[in-house]
Amino acid sequence: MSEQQSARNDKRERFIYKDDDVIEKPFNWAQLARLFTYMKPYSKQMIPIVLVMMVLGTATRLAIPALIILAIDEAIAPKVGEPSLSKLYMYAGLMIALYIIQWAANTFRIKYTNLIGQRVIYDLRKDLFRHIQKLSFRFFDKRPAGSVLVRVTNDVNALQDLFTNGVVNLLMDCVQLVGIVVILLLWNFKLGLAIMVTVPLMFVVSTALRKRIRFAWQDVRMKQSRINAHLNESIQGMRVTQAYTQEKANFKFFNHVNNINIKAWNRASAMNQAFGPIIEVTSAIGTLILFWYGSHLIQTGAITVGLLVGFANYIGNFWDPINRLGQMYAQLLIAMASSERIFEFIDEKPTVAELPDARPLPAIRGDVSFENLVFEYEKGRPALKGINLNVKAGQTIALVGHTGSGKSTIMNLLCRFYDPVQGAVKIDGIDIRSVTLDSVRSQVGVVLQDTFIFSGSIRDNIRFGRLDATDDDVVQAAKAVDAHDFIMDLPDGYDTQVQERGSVLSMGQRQLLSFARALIADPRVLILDEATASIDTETELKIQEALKKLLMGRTSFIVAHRLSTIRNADRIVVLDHGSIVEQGTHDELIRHKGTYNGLIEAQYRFLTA
Ligand SMILES: Nc1ncnc2c1ncn2[C@@H]1O[C@H](COP(=O)(O)OP(=O)(O)OP(=O)(O)O)[C@@H](O)[C@H]1O
Repeated sequence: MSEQQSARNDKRERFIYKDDDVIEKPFNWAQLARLFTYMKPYSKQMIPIVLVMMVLGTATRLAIPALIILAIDEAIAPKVGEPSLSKLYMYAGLMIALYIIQWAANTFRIKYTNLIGQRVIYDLRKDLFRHIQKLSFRFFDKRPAGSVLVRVTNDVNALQDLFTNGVVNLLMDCVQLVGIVVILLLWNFKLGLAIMVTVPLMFVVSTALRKRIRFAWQDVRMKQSRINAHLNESIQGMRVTQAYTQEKANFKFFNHVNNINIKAWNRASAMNQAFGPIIEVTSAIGTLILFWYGSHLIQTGAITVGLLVGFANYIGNFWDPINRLGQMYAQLLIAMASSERIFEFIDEKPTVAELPDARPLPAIRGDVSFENLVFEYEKGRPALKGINLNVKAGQTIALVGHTGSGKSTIMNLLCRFYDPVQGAVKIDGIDIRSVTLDSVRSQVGVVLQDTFIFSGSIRDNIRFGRLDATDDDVVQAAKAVDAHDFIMDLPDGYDTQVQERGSVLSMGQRQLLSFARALIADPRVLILDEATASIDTETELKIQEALKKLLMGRTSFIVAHRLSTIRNADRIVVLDHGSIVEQGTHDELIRHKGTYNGLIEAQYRFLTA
């Protein structure tokens, strides 16, 4: 590859997830209100405490400069009479008391806001996860796992700051600002007004800045989302990356996404920082006006020295919250972008939904019929074009056909992972759309080609088929599919911990485990997507034997790849481009010399080549 080409490839935009793009919208108040409904459960117990602490903290902060004014004007330099040490001690004592109250109020407030914040985040994450589990396959078809992950982790975390301290700080800052304005204007209207003349100017400048800051932070979130998606995909595909020695290329791409992210972050953060100098300049102008106009007012006797010092104190407390509000605005924007993405998921309706009057499917015999079944994943591209098939309870059906012919799609519809566009799937004559999802799926077992092993013990992985199965049931199921021996050879037997996706187990072992899992669930109807990977003859024989036991007495549909499985089936159904083109036994179909014969000949040629 030329260097130019390689550089182009590094910069190529991968992981562009449309649904993750933050939609540019003005500040969404309704959404903020919805977010706050998560605080409702705590409104009775904790929020009143926080509010009281907040009022105490702000009130004491506002009272301290007033005491300074009084201390100077009445104790240190009174207009009439002598300075009074006892009065000074009294004001100093009062100030110390106020500082102690302020410290206690803040400590309690922080403690309770943290508690509320953590619980809100916990509830939100719980809701989100519960909802994601309900969503249909169509939802996951459209989204890479990484982008779903980001919403449950990063986006929820982004709200953490807002709920722990953000909201309360925001409220306190607002109350403090209003309090100071009122105090200044009431105490000396003219001087108060003069100091605040710079405020409108600051608002004009900062409003212009705010819009740019909003875009900048949204950009940061998009870039972060891309890093996460890439990371997730890279880790999942690590074996392929290493096998093709693509680590360098992959790293270059990661670095590229990482760089873009840090640049976006720097840009947003620099804009955020721009608030600081604006505030400082305005604050300096305000102080200048205070001392210039204030000393003029002292000379004319309109105000006292104490008032000037007190005002200077208030002014110090005035710009701090404004500065924080600027920072807070950015935080609020991040939180809004995140909550938008979270609610987008929470509002997503499962495409496969239960009817309001859905009842549980009674215990089934296992007759299955597909009636004129039409289905498409994407509009205008039919994956099934009118499937008609009647299967009696206990029969084994092998589904064969070229890749993409629709075998897995039929199985997806039988599990009701999708609903058909036309026609119906019936079990014991009952349309599966009219009954509850759980009652269908608990009676229809699935063994997928890519056997998913969860992190946990071998025992837990088998028990996944039926959570109330006893340890003895687990061992019996493992023995029945001939998995017991290899499990006992593992370091801790049934308690051996396997990692996510079962990387310590071989392909054959994973298949046997998945058979045991299906056996323990004991479904009347079983769907099996036979693994294509070739395994050694001994394991192959074990799997064949295990399969026989697994299929015994159940209605079974096997997306079959092994000739031995196909031969043992009661009926072979041949699919082509979403239609059934042939069906019958192996011998009948071979005699017919149609698609099936072609498939078998091709397989035979491949094996003997
Ligand atoms: N999630 C999906 N989204 C969009 N199209 C899909 C999806 N899954 C399958 N298809 C399309 O539907 C058609 C049927 O696919 P299906 O997976 O049922 O084939 P198959 O016979 O099981 O293939 P294979 O033997 O390779 O597993 C194919 O054209 C495929 O591209």
